[in-house]
Amino acid sequence: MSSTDGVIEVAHLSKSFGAVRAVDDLTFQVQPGRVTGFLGPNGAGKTTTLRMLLGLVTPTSGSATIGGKPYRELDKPTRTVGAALEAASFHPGRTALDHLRVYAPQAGVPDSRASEVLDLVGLSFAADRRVGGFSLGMRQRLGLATTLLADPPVLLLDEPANGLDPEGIRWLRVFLRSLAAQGRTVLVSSHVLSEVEQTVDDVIIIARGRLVHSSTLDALARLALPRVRVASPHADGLAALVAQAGWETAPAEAPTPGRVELLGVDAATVGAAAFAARLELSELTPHDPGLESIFLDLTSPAQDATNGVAR
Ligand SMILES: Nc1ncnc2c1ncn2[C@@H]1O[C@H](COP(=O)(O)OP(=O)(O)OP(=O)(O)O)[C@@H](O)[C@H]1O
Repeated sequence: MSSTDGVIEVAHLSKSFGAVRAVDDLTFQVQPGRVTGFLGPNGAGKTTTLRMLLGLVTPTSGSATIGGKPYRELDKPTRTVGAALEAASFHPGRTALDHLRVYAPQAGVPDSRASEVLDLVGLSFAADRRVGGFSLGMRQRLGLATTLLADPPVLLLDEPANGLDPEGIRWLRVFLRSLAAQGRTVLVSSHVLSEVEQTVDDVIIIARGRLVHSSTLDALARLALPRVRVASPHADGLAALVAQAGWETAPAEAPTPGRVELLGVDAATVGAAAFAARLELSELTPHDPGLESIFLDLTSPAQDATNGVAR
C-alpha cells in the first residue's frame, strides 16, 4: 500500500456553470480510517465537487484525485470507489435483490455478493420485495448496499441521512463508523451539521463554493465552547483580573477595551472573582452558541471576508 492509498485530494478545484461559480478554488484532503463530513448549505457546491471527484463533471481548473489519480485514470474504479449520489433512482418494478444483481457485473462481482450486501445493510428481510414500495430509509440502505458491492476502500455518500428517521440515522452512524474502522475513507455530505455531528471525525465546511473551515470535529467543537461576555467601566481592572485568573479569551473581530469574551469559565466564577477584586462589572452574560450556530455563522455570507481555515 502506498501512503496515498485511499486519500482523497482536492486542490484548487473550481467549476463554473456559465456565470455561476459552483466551486471556487477548493482545497482539502480526506484521510482513510475516518468519517469526514462534507458540509455546507443547499447550493454550496457539495454535489458538484463529488461529481468532479467521480469524473462526471470536468473541472474548470484544479484537480480532484483519489489515491493520487483522477477517477478516470484509476485501474479499477468501481473496486476503488463506491459512490451514492443524491437520491439514487431505482427501477420500481425490480426487487432489491434483482436491483443488486443488475449492478453486480458492473462492479465485477458474482451474483452471490448481492445478498451479502443486503445483509450488511440490514435489508435481507426485503430482498424479494419490489423497490417501488420501499420507504425512503429502505431506499437509502439499498443505495448504500449498491456502493458496497465491490467492497471499495473509498466511499462517497451524498446526503445519506436525508429522509432517515432517528432510528435510521442511529443505524447509519454505527454503520459508517464501522466502515471507517475497517480502514476505509468515508466522505459523507450533508447540509445539516447536527445530522452528522455524532458520526464524523473530521469536517470540511464549504459555502458558496469556497472552503470556510476544515478541521477535526473536536477543533470545531472548541469554537462552540460555552463562553461568558464580560464588560467593565474599568478596562485596566478587567484586563488585570483576566490575566490574574488565567482565563482564556475568545479572539474578537474588533477588540474593545473593557469588554472580553471568556472561554471555559462560568458566569458565577467570574462574578465572584470580580466581587473579590472590587471590580465593577457592567455586563456578565453567559452564552452557549452550540455547534449548529457556529456552523450557521461560518456559512453565512457575512463571514466571507473573515473566515480562516484551521486544522
Ligand atoms: N449542471 C449544472 N448547470 C448549472 N448550474 C449548476 C449545475 N449543477 C449545479 N449547478 C449550480 O451550482 C451550485 C452548486 O450546486 P450543488 O448541487 O453542487 O450544491 P450542493 O451543495 O450539493 O447543494 P444541495 O445541498 O442543495 O444539493 C448551485 O448554484 C447550482 O444551481
